[in-house]
Amino acid sequence: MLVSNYNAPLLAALALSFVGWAVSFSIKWRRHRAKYKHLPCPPHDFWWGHLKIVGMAKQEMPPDFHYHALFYHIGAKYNMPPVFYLDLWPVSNSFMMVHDPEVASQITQAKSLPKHPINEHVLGAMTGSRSVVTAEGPEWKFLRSILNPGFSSQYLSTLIPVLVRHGVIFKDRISQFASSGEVFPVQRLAMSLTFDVIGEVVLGVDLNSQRQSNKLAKHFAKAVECQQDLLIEQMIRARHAETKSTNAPGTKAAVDIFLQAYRDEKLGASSTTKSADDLDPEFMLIARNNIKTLLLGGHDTTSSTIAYAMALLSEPENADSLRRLRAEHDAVFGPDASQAVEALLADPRLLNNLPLTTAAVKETMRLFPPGSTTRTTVPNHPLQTVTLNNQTLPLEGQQIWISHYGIGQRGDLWPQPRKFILDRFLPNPYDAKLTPHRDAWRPFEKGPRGCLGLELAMMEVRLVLVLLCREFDFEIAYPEDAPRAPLEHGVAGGRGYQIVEFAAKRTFSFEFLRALYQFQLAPIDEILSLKVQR
Ligand code: HEM
Repeated sequence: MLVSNYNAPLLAALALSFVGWAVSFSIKWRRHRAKYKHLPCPPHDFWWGHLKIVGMAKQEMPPDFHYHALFYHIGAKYNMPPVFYLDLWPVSNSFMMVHDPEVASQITQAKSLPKHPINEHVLGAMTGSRSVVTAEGPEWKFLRSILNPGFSSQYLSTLIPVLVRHGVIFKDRISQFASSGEVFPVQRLAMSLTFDVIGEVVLGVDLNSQRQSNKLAKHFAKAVECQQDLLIEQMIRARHAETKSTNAPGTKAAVDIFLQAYRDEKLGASSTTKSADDLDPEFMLIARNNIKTLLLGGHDTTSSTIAYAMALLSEPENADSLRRLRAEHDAVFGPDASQAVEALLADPRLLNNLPLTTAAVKETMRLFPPGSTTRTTVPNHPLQTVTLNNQTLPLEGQQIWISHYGIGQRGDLWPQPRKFILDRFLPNPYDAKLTPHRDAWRPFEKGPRGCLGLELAMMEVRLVLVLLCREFDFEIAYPEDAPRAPLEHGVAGGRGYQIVEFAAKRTFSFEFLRALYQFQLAPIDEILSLKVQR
């Protein structure tokens, strides 16, 4: 085809800019790949970076295997130090994998780096962008400070009767399975429990999703984001209408905390709109985003922990741990298991006086942590490098992934790392080496951005164990041909392994990025069921 005189300069300009782009991209490519010459990382390829290595490792695992376990597996396979780099650019980010408590503490405790933008992309897309979990700087400080009182140990201990009420419903549901001999999906049941608890803590109402279908719970499970927003807004408005005449909601349910901040003009409203029936849009956005964050963060993670705790305590090799837990419950609540609820209601502090049960929850989360954190450094931030055994490691340009899973697997930090050993978390264990490094147990992360719901989650899982351990024997009921991860990564001979999943909307379908949800629901796979005997 002939090119007209008119088009020739345009085409020349296009060709020139393409050449310019190609040259600058190839320089960027070279520079990027060259950085890895001096960094601890698996064998690195100029063209592929580490993409091929990740691809090969994926082939060795079930397709839904969680990336935090996959990347730990890669580190072990290539004999990596506890901090190493993975170059997945340009398909994904450049990762700095942190499997070391001292380096982790430099990043989140000593200096607390900001969250990596992937948080905003993935979590923010689910919760909305004005959430305590994604916010930075003064906005985060403000949100965290108004929410803290609603999650303090002192306040939460007043909620123990509420927790017990929901816990008893959970136990009754399991009793029905015990009677019928039916196999049931523990994660799903536990999720309704934790949703009702967090619903009551956050919205101050009983959602009752364990007993009957609840719209909000359904939408969270089905991930219909806009519907959640609508329902949450309706609930905030209803609460406002209910409490505005007294101008003092009187509870520390997050919804009331937000309404109080609104009335006190700390949030959203100006004095002209304060007394109006309608809540201003800025306030509504912040309240809704954060209530959604709390509902989301407060049930997935906890229900996953409940499921894993039950599964681990059902493994024959952990029978002695179960026996010790039962003995603790006998000693604290009396030998008649059916009296535990009364004893707890009479003295809720008993729930905080269970060292072995607490150890079982901690050991469960060491082996199967539901979350992690990813951070980044920014220009001018005082933290641009970290130190590991006198080696200085750069942070710039990395998605820094503090993998709680990876830290929990290390044999030098946790002797016999695959064994479920309660004594690791007891004072004066039989072997002093069992006492963990002070920063090694960090499933709730540490430092100022540590989990807001730590106390609530610990109380909830402890309560479930108190209610169930003495009343039931469980049996893991996977089908024999269920997919298996390598033994060291799962329960039930590798059949219960952590997967990438999230109860709420999946905003990304891109494999590499999907792995980085902060509150990965890491349940025992849907097909894990526990058969109950009494
Ligand atoms: C077993 C249960 C739980 C685990 C393992 C867990 C884990 C975590 C982790 C690792 C973080 C840090 C995330 C990051 O740095 O990106 C975090 C933050 C957070 N968690 Fe949890 N969580 C649990 C339960 C809860 C519950 C019950 C709530 C309910 C309120 C909650 C609310 C939050 C919030 C609001 C943050 C953000 C805190 C901030 O940035 O200031 N979590 N959680």
